[in-house]
Amino acid sequence: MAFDPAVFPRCDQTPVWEGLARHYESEGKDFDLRQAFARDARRFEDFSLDAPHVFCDLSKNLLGRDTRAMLTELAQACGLPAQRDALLGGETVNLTEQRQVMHWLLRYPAQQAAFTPPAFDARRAELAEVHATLEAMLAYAERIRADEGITDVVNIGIGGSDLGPQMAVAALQSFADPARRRMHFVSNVDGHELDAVLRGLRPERTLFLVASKTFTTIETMTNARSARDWFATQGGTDVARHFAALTTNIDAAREFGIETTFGFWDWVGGRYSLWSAIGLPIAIAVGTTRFRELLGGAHAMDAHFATAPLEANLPVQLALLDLWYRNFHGFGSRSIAPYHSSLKRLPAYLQQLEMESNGKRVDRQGQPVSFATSPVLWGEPGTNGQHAYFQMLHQGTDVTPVEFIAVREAAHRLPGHHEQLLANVLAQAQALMQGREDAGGHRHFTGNRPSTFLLLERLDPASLGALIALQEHRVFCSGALWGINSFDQWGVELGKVLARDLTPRLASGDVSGLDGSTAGLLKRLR
Ligand SMILES: O=P(O)(O)OC[C@H]1O[C@](O)(CO)[C@@H](O)[C@@H]1O
Repeated sequence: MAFDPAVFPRCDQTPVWEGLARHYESEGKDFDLRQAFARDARRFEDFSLDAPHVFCDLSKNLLGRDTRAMLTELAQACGLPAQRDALLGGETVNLTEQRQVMHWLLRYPAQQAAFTPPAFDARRAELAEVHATLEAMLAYAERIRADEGITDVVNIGIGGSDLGPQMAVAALQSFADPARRRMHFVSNVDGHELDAVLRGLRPERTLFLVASKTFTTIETMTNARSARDWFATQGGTDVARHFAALTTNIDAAREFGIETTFGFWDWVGGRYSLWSAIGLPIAIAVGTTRFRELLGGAHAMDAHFATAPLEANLPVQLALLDLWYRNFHGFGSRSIAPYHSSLKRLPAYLQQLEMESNGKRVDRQGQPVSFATSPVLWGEPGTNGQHAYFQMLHQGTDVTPVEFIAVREAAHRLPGHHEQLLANVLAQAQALMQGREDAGGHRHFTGNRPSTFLLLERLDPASLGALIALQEHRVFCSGALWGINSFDQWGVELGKVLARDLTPRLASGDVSGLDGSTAGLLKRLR
């Protein structure tokens, strides 16, 4: 169905936007967290939200009741509920590529769904295909899991065909059996990465998964060709058993010589694809039941997003807060601090999710926007980050909102560790807010530095699925408020074109027509 962006005012075209600007000048910019807690004994309760598998404490943010109400009004004024319904109704919301955006359908169960999206009868055929592909992929994952001859699985893919599965496999490592099977991820065209992995492998014990939505991405095709050559020169036989492709371009995979293929659809964006065949490494690592739990957790969050009122809708409220910080406070980045070492790849995953989705300077009609869009996302697991860059978070000149992610129950039994970890995450959020007076200067902490606290009961497939779906919907909401297309990525194209031109020049030395710097560097690099 046609999606008409002109129906939805951009945030800056609504009267609420002006009101928010005035409100920021009169109160917002001087908001003091310490005073807010002193004034309001119920602040924690009133600024916390419970969503499926995720509890969120928003109370340590620079946000009062008035601000929250005005922001929620902004969401209404931008038609956010109708934009969400367009997404879930299968409208062509990705206008520049003329595509629907339906990653949420990949986790929609065959039975007992928690919500019914708009115009859902039109989705039945696609849903049947989703489930047929899922069944085939999970059956294959179980065959690999049962095959004692396969000890190493190498996923070759980049961007969304790498970051999602890599992040999830690491996050769910306590549900996998590393003694039985090692999972490797090769993404970079830098041969050092593939070479280091290949050195530890034997062809007859290895399964290569070539993961690429388009099956044209230069890095992935270069790595896949090198892996295939290595397999042959090491005496590997039976490519059919040792290579599989995860792609929407089945013909290209066959032409490459891969018979075992698992498909998906153009309505799945790369950075939203871990729920599709791109999730095969996750299914191999943790098995069918766990993979279905991952989908189930995401579906529960989809239902929350689709049905919760705006004030209680966690993705919506996070996106509104993000907008408040980015467009009014002018904060340029958000630091992601997962206090769980298994979430070590989460910051990298979220970087692609948010920055590739919302790092845009024009709106859906191609008009430049006059406000800031995606913040920079960055981070490392706690407590490691505390001994690296938290100094800047506490005492630097920039204010950076921090998103803490903590997990109540540990998956190990080592005494004392988890209490220390939890004490540290609490202490960091507390220190950022409270600060400390010191006349001498060096030991002075200004405090009043905002943070959000996301809490999972335990890190399991369902909670991971919910956490990721939460972030996906939050990114969609920010994009919808800003009036941008969160689902294309034209910004990655120019570099690809230029690299194609420069590759043969590195061999030939031809620098004609190049700028002085590129020509000079190319000569030195030869
Ligand atoms: O899965 P593919 O088609 O190889 O693409 C990989 C990645 O490349 C991009 O197109 C751009 O870098 C990402 O959006 C995508 O996730």
